[in-house]
Amino acid sequence: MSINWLRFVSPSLKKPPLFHLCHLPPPPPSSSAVIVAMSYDKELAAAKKAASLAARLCQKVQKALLQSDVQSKNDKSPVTVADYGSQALVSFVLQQEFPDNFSLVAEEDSKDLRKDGGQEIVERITKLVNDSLTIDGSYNVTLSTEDVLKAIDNGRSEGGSQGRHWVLDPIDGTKGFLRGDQYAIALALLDGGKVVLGVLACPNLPLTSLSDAGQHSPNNKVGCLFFAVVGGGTYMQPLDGSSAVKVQVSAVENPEEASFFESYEAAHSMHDLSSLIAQKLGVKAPPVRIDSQAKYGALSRGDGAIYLRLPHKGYREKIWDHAAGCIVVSVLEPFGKNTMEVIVLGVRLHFAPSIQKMSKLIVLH
Ligand SMILES: Nc1ncnc2c1ncn2[C@@H]1O[C@H](COP(=O)(O)OS(=O)(=O)O)[C@@H](OP(=O)(O)O)[C@H]1O
Ligand SMILES: [Mg+2]
Ligand SMILES: [Mg+2]
Ligand SMILES: [Mg+2]
Repeated sequence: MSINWLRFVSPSLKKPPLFHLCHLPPPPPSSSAVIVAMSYDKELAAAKKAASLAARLCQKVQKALLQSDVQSKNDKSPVTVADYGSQALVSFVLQQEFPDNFSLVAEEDSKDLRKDGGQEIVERITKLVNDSLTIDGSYNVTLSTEDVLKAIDNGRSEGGSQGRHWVLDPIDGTKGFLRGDQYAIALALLDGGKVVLGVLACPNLPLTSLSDAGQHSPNNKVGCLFFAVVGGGTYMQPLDGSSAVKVQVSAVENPEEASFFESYEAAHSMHDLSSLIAQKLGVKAPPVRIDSQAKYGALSRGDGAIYLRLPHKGYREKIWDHAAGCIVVSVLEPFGKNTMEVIVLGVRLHFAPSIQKMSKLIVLH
């Protein structure tokens, strides 16, 4: 593996952060790559189906968002009927597909929904989920409100380094979702503590590069589904189901020509510090601020070359905020030394050993 180190010293920081600017790991031998990729075919098909269905549910809600659809969680962060509906739907689909081996670590739970006054919102979520299942037509069921609450709570697994565990963020970037901007349905599979598969549905991400002129024109279609399996490369297809293409990271080698992504929300990443880092690197372009793991998708297809994430002191990153995105940017092909890959993530991940292993991509403060 070829790793370039850059120690960036900011006079304003007591402890200088250490950054890895790294090239991607070398490819596994091609024979094992085929075997590994093939063994997750059923899981990949199920994950793509679940994430696409959830994306459709979210799009419907985003188009007609009611004030009553939005709640506030204990930590004051927002949650909507679409977050719950997406989680119930993905959980239901995965449980149907893998009844004997189902474990899900997901962001939401039904605690607030079960409180007094929650019934109406649960009914709205249940209708959204049933409508989505009816349109899909694969499962001949109508879920009750209790079934939906249980499906949401099936995401309470603790995960771990043994066996298989799905990891779900039903809407990553809920604040972006509420603004009408970017968000993602992020689903990954851990096997033996490693992320082996990831799917990112990004309903508002343009199909063509964010750097293309005129990307906001009404003719530019949106809705991308990124997916990656260990050893198999990363692909993107339109959410409407047309065929997939293999994606490649940016070929830019000179940081002066690179552009970088960061969180839209200043509360989620230190914009001042990333601006300083960009300056040190010589990056000329202004930051591209977009919500959610759509940043990883955009990075995987070369819309930009750097992702800077520098959480404020004390914030503990969650596995569902990175698992799917991480694999989407780490199994890209080709892995050749000319493939520019500069990822600077300001994250400390405390959850899964697999993610810790990805610390090749991680910045330590
Ligand atoms: N303080 C703080 N620091 C860092 N990260 C935080 C913080 N608070 C929240 N979050 C998590 O950020 C998730 C949203 O992802 P992004 O930061 O990439 O997007 S955004 O631009 O901020 O919308 C968001 O995910 P969702 O809750 O799924 O939307 C949060 O898990
Ligand atoms: Mg999230
Ligand atoms: Mg979320
Ligand atoms: Mg949230």
